[in-house]
Amino acid sequence: MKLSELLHGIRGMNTLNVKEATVDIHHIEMDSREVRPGTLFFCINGYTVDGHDFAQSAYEKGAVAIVSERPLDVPIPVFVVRDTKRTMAQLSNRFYDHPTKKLQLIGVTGTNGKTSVTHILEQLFKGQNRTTGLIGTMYTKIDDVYIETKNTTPESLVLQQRFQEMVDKQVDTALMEVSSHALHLGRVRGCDFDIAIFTNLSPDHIDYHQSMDHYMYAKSLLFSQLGNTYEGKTAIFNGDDQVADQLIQMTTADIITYGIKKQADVMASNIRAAATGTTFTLTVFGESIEVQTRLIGLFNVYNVLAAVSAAYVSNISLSAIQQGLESIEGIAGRFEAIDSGQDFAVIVDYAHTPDSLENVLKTVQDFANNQIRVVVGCGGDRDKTKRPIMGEIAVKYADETIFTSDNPRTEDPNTILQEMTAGLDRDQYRLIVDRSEAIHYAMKQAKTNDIIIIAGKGHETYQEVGRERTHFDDREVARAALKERIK
Ligand SMILES: CC(=O)N[C@H]1[C@@H](OP(=O)(O)OP(=O)(O)OC[C@H]2O[C@@H](n3ccc(=O)[nH]c3=O)[C@H](O)[C@@H]2O)O[C@H](CO)[C@@H](O)[C@@H]1O[C@H](C)C(=O)N[C@@H](C)C(=O)N[C@H](CCC(=O)O)C(=O)O
Repeated sequence: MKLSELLHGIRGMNTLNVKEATVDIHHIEMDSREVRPGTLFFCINGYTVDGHDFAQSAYEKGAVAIVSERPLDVPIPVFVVRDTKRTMAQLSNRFYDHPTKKLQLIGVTGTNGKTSVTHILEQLFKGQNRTTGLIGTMYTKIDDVYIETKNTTPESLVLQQRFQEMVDKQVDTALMEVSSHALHLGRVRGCDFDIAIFTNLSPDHIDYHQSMDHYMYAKSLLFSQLGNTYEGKTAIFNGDDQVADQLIQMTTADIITYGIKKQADVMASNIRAAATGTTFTLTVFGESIEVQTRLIGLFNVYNVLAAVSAAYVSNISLSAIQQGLESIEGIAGRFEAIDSGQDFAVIVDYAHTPDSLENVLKTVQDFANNQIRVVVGCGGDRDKTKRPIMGEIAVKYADETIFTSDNPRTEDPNTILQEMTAGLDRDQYRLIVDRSEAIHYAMKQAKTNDIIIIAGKGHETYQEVGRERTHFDDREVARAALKERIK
């Protein structure tokens, strides 16, 4: 693609001369380390370093043009724009030829449930022989090929590239978790969503968004973006959530609500919860069927309703939905049972927000006929306000709480634990900083019919200490501890 073609109509501070305009762009990159000959390089002023400082290095590695926020002294065309991130989203979309226009794109936002909803949808679509792509916290998955990701919602440039790969592999439906950071930072600018889903809103990421209102505004961007071209667009809301009515105002798309408490288009009633799964009556626009799922807990009923709403809009019949839901085995790291034949339950869950921790603990309380033990921590360099709240929730529901490390990053884990336990009586909890030791301790204490919840990391296979990631998987450690116990 010619540089002039890519930049056509973009407002920026230079006019390309004929020679510059005919430069061929073969790649686009925002990281100088990835630059190859023929690359257009975007200088991004980041949170840790300023990408403009790598312009020279990008040029030396073969960059043929640069998009920047200020004039630069390099002998290649430099196109100066007001905000390189925004321009990058627009140009990436162009460079990869608007891939989201060529597939059905479903975006899921909300504090909790994004991963579960996208994975339930994946199963429902696969049951209809549709090819899916998935972008989220755990990974990007294109036609059963897994790609590791750093962010829940990747940067626009990576995102558009992934969509193009999906189009190349004839994926017809892309399921994407859309984080509030991504919405706020414009990573999904240019994505042509067909369906947008709101799951729920509860305190999280307040370090970044500063207030719950701003957090909600960030979420609302998905729905205003969807409403820009309302034809064939559907916005799906959890009608039981307290901000649903406000978010509904943000879109001109068709609206579907789901819920349990208030009247909604898609509803669950007569819910029968068991330790092995959940059964309920599903009513979709007045038509009712009985559904059975191995997913456990009321929060998962909401996740199922969100997915059902999107599947229904995507012309999947109620009977196919019913069959699809029955076939779902579970979701990795989400209420995942670790079973090595022991006589007590071990559950690994990603619960890392106050709300999700409470949901998981409340759910097991319904089935518990002996002690509940929870192993939990809070991440470093992230929202500190949730630490004492998570601490309180843990001791409120569990008979024994073991506070431990969970991705302390550049913070001292002891400081994080102090903040989690501030205000608690010393005899309400145990502190074991080393996460592996904490899990081993919980296993050693377990008696018949006890329930152990290992919360916070779920599917993660690493522990972030300092700026390094080292291998750590709660499920592996739990299995090893169970083996040791049996010996
Ligand atoms: C705060 C934030 O969003 N940071 C994101 C940001 O990193 P950054 O601003 O620190 O980037 P930087 O390291 O300063 O680099 C600036 C620029 O210089 C470039 N560079 C850098 C070094 C070099 O040698 N050459 C070079 O060109 C970089 O490629 C980049 O373009 O840009 C990176 C690349 O896109 C992101 O991976 C990174 O997300 C970090 C990992 C992060 O933790 N983000 C969190 C806050 C986040 O976005 N979370 C949400 C969801 C969370 C949830 O729901 O739980 C998410 O969607 O993941």
